[in-house]
Amino acid sequence: MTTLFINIKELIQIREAKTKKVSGKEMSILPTIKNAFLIVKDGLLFDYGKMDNLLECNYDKKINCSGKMILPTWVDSHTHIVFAGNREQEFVDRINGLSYEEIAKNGGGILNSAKKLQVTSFDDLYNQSAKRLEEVIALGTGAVEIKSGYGLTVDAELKMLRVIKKLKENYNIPIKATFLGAHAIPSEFKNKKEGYINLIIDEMLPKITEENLADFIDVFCEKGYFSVSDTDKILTAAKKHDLIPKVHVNQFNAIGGIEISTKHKALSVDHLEVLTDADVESLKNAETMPVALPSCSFFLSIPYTPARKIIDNGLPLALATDYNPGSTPSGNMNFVVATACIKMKMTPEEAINAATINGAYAMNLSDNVGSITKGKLANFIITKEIPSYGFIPYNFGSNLIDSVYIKGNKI
Ligand SMILES: N=CN[C@@H](CCC(=O)O)C(=O)O
Ligand SMILES: [Zn+2]
Repeated sequence: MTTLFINIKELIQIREAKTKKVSGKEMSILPTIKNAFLIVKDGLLFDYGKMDNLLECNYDKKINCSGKMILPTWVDSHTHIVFAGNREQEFVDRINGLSYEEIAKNGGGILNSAKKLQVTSFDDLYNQSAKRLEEVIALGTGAVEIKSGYGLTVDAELKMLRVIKKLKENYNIPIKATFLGAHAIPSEFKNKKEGYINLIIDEMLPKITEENLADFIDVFCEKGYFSVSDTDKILTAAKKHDLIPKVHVNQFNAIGGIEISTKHKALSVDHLEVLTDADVESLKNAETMPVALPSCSFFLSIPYTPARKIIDNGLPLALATDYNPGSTPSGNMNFVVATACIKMKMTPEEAINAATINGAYAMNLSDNVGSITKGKLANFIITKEIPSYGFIPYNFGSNLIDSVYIKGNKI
């Protein structure tokens, strides 16, 4: 099956296969072709170029994109979309003056979600999660990472990871699973954190490996959750199971999470709302992708990740949603891109690079998604008629998506 897209006002994010990520000043360059064509063959990007250079070719379908732009689908490298119910009450509690940390200390927060998830059936959890996945695909997301971490018992963590596995089987977009057993210390292990860490290492990890349920390992490395030495211990154990680290660090406090993560060759370090000069130095000596989650900062009214400090130091940066019931009940990457420009002073070029090619790197999917590159998946967004790609963040809150294509098929 071959589809020819013609008269594309601008074809955005065109890259050679060798470009796996963009860093520093490179992030301000977004390669495009104006008045372009694109050929999709058997679900993959087959060819593209200027309309003037379009040769006669056989195709099954032709789509006219006059006035519209095409860009690769968003790559959301950090989500928790498998969760049960919601935490709307905590949202109201915060409006009334409680902080996120205070709510967590009173047994709310992650433990509240875990309580709900533990009593939710596999089918119910799957259905709730599938609905969220369908919602974000319609919003232009064409690859997604999903974490466990609202189970916090052997059975409930396995239930979450099996739900992710079923989502992988039933949906056409690349999905990666991350084991985040070390998301919070369950109440049963209050003052017995070591016991819970041993449960993660001795029982959860072997079972997860046996069923091949995870691609990555994550730890919430933060005061009141897991320390740097806990993180070291868990990442060391996970290495024996071939799980690559993607770590929650520096959300509220800089306690050394970045240094330990880079030491373990983490694929990404995520959050970074607080970032020291020493953290920046650690990142300069690593291949680890820093990931910012601006919707979380927006929703919790906490500082935004200092994108300028990161990019101006020559580092790469990816953007993701963090979709979860507590700190970010939104999986809208369009909002993430707009907020990164408005609040983090990223240019539209930097934000689009961060939400596509650098997101793909942060999921180990550089060969499959994140750019318009021959041989990559034909996962792309056709915009409505817009004057320029800068309109995507500028006209925030408006739906500028005409259609989303996954493996060459309109969804
Ligand atoms: N900070 C850790 N985990 C999630 C939020 C968890 C929750 O509040 O449910 C995050 O990335 O923001
Ligand atoms: Zn998160």
